[in-house]
Amino acid sequence: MADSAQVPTLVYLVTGGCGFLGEHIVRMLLEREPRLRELRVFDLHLSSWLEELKAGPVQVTAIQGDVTQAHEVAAAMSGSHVVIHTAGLVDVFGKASPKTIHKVNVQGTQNVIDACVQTGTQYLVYTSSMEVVGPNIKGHPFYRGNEDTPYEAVHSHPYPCSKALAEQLVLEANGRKGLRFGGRLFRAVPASVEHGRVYVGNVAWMHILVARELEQRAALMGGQVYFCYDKSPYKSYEDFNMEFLSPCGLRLIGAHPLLPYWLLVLLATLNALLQWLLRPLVLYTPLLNPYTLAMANTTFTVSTNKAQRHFGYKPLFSWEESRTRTIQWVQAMEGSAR
Ligand SMILES: NC(=O)C1=CN([C@@H]2O[C@H](COP(=O)(O)OP(=O)(O)OC[C@H]3O[C@@H](n4cnc5c(N)ncnc54)[C@H](O)[C@@H]3O)[C@@H](O)[C@H]2O)C=CC1
Ligand SMILES: CC(C)CCC[C@@H](C)[C@H]1CC[C@H]2[C@@H]3[C@H](O)CC4=CC(=O)CC[C@]4(C)[C@H]3CC[C@]12C
Repeated sequence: MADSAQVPTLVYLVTGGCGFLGEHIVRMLLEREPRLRELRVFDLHLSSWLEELKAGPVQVTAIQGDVTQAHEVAAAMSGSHVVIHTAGLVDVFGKASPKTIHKVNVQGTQNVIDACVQTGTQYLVYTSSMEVVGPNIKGHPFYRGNEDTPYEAVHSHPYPCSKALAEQLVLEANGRKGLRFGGRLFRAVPASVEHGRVYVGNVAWMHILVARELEQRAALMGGQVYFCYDKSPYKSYEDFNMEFLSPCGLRLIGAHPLLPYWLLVLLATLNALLQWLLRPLVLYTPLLNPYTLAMANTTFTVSTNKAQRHFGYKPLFSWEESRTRTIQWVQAMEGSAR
């Protein structure tokens, strides 16, 4: 059995993947990264040689897109583990305006960073340039220097200025999390307790399909019960929540519940008693009560295709899309709560 380092599980995104450097990175990833499951090649101009790469064992996904368009970057990023950002305008000849160079190299990089934060992509590799350092406008030589060699980096040309700004954005984003929760949650439910969850967009889609098909298929569908389902993973209530909270900086502490179940029952019962006692004065509605505790601690998951068989339902949103959208929703909630 291959160890985890060899199991193809990772999704890489390479922006500018059809460029001079990008193509080399793409081909080398396919040759030398055994953990690669999917390789997404994002570029303004897709090359024909990409087609030949699709015959291999790794899924190669060509995505025509523009890094200056934040939504295109986020859509391409959704579900990826690593992004290598090479897309850029390499122009020291005045072909493009300073504004365009800035838009692609700086705003494009900001869009990549924002997409990482939104989608929970934790690893960003950015292709900067020696020109971020120099030669400076004073013509100072940099002789066999290293990353720590002092040098006065002073630029006026649009290209080095854009690369310096973009590099700074990337460095400042290091360690940034979607939400500044930075908090810890303590596990209360065993990880072995499976709890069924479905993305709200797929639940909505199933409703629309039922309403649309009911008239035509009344004999089959009338009076029927349909479970909502999609490709959301089977996990405990808390582990499933962490799919969206981890990218936002929260951590779930403990592989096992930190409090014994009897103590949780006691606390839940006390909460129910408190709610009853306080009701004449104030509405006390704690998360933990006998009902919520029982729900969270009882395995309840479905596996069915009745909706597909009866009215052709298929989830509208993949798990990756559902996860990305939910992370964005959590972040928007956090933003509005500030
Ligand atoms: N070629 C060189 O000597 C050096 C290049 N670099 C950096 O390496 C990176 C890649 O450079 P090269 O491969 O040489 O350039 P390249 O021009 O061959 O490749 C850049 C790729 O980015 C794509 N691209 C341009 N604008 C885009 C946009 N708005 N949205 C999506 N894709 C877009 C282009 O279509 C192209 O495929 C750049 O960030 C550059 O600043 C850094 C140091 C030296
Ligand atoms: C031990 C902790 C305090 C655990 C708290 C988790 C609870 C708040 C949630 C655990 C199970 C949830 C319910 C479950 O997902 C089924 C539901 C179906 C619905 O139709 C409405 C929501 C809910 C009741 C859901 C509510 C939160 C939980 C009880």
